[in-house]
Amino acid sequence: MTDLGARESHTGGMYSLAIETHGLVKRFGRRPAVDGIDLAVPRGSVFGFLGPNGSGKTTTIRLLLGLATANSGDISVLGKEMPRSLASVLPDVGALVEGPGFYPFLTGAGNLMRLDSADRHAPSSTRRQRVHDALDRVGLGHASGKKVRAYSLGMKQRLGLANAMLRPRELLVLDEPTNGLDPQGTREVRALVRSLAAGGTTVFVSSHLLAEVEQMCTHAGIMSAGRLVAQGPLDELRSSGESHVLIHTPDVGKAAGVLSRLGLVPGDATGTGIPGNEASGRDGTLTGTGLNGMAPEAIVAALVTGGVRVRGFTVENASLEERFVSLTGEGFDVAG
Ligand SMILES: Nc1ncnc2c1ncn2[C@@H]1O[C@H](COP(=O)(O)OP(=O)(O)OP(=O)(O)O)[C@@H](O)[C@H]1O
Repeated sequence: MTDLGARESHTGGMYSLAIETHGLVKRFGRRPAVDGIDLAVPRGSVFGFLGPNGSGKTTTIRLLLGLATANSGDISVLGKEMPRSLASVLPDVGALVEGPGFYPFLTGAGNLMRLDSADRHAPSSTRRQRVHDALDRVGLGHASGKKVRAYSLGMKQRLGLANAMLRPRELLVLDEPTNGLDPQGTREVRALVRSLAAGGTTVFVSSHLLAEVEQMCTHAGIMSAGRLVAQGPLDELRSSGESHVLIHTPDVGKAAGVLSRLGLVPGDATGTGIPGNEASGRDGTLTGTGLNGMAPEAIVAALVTGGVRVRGFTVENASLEERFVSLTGEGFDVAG
């Protein structure tokens, strides 16, 4: 886990993790929706909380924000114990959870003015300007005077984001912020998240979309059936997956034999250089898995010594998708 450095929080005290949990459990009836998770979200990261539907993401977020009570475990947000320090921590946390309730008969700006005035930490003198700026940042400037009942789902989602950003925050917690947005809106929200992070805000964002997490996030945590099955910087998560080699050669049959002798597992050959047809001289492609730390140059040397005409050789790390599927046992929706 990358330590992005401790610093003094607005609320006092030093911390390097914006969110930390130990053994967090939430049960509904007998069934645990969150089953003993140890989250570590570095300050300054964009942390993608990734998992299939029903894996416990929303429940965890509700626990972090004090919207639900844990059966057991500890939570610390911005260096302070939760929910004991809720009142002092929440002013530094912007949240978008399950679409906030807006008054349909008020305008977008009217709703935000109202929500801001209910926040006793928000200065009233700058309210109008802050509302205006937040609406602009989420691309709703043109619709600020429209009644919310005329807003599309995507516009309501953006209004929820604008609400979370009415004041500078140390931490933003966003539950599926691109839900209901069209492709353009989705791109804008992703860019917005990145720009917030560039300004120093830690962003904890849930998603069931792998591609989204890959585009937006520096770190990820992977949920599966209430458990956090992996977490860390994206690069580390990728590199902990299994690598494989790709060999381009007209001698795929010979190459498969060499890989087997080295203890690798040859995959299916593709292309025209299939075994038995090697006289064609045309390239085929062969994959090999089960490297077990073997150096690529040792594999190339063995291939050449074994008489294989190596015309191309690549080591490929497992994609995040392969890694996540192997951890969760489920296919991921990689669209988006
Ligand atoms: N209030 C509740 N009462 C009973 N069961 C619940 C409640 N809230 C959530 N659950 C159950 O807990 C499990 C985790 O749900 P949760 O909403 O946290 O998952 P999720 O990963 O956020 O999925 P989604 O993206 O579909 O919201 C699910 O099986 C869900 O049915």
